[in-house]
Amino acid sequence: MENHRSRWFDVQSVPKSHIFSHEDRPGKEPVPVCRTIPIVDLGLQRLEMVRKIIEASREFGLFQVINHGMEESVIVEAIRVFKELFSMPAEEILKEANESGWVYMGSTSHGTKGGANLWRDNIKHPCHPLEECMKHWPRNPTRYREVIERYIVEIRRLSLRVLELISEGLGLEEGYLGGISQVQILTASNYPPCPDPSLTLGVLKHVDHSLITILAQGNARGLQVFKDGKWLGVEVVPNAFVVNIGSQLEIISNGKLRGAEHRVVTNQEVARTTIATFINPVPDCIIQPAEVLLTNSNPALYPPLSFREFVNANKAFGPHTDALQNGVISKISS
Ligand SMILES: O=C(O)CCC(=O)C(=O)O
Ligand SMILES: [Fe+2]
Repeated sequence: MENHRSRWFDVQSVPKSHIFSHEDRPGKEPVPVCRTIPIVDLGLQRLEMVRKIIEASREFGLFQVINHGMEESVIVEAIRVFKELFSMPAEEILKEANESGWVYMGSTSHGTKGGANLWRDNIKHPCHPLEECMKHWPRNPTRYREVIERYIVEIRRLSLRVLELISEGLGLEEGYLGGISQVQILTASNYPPCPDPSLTLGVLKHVDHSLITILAQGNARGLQVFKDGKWLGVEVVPNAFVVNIGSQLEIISNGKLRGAEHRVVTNQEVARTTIATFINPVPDCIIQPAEVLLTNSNPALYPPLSFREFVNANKAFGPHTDALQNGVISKISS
């Protein structure tokens, strides 16, 4: 039987709880789509790819990859499964989440800076090592584990490949970045249509606390990156992945690469469903500028800090930081 119960986003106007302050909200000024954010063809010659990736990571902290070898159906199916999951009644998702140790952040459950709630539903769970993590994944929709396993295996492969190209471009030894990317956290979001996108946000301005993040942004716009004091819209490229440089890679590169400051805005027309995978170090890993990059004239700009300390200091996952960092993740990765 179809579920006709109304949802938090079935409203004619934006409730007060979801209205951001003037300084955070997008407002009515249109943000143009930026056509110069590089789109890197992973079929190019290696040196050419490395050059493009490093350039993009310095300039925008973000680029897109195409011709990455992942079949379109794997991405489409994964997004479809999340659309199904988010259409389940919130209490049902929450009950499963509580029982299995992953995190569900419904739109009303994540108080954020400024007190307003984000215009999204979101779930997060770890994915690596896969066998161990899968036992804690959602059991509904029933094909969730099968579909997301296929997706995440490919994402791991892709992320190692991108990290290898970045290692090479920075002049780090082979495997340097791949070796510390032991944790994968999947975070999927559903941003429903919103009656007034000028007042709301899908995600506030932030830098991911990852090495890199690999994002499938579906087929709707919403992601924006902050550069030189301005917001730029990230184009939707069919079948592409957006790669964000996270704060941990900014530190390792001693600031040569920049963590992308980004946010998500909403739209009036369509629900936008995305899957971001954070590629992270294990909690005890000490993150610091790579020694080979340091010289007398280029001293370390960041102090060494374990990933755990960094995340805790920044409350990276809001009220769920401890659960994600010290509960599920450390149990699985130890
Ligand atoms: O959904 C998106 O487009 C991006 C989400 C994001 O930035 C995040 O979850 O950190
Ligand atoms: Fe992000």
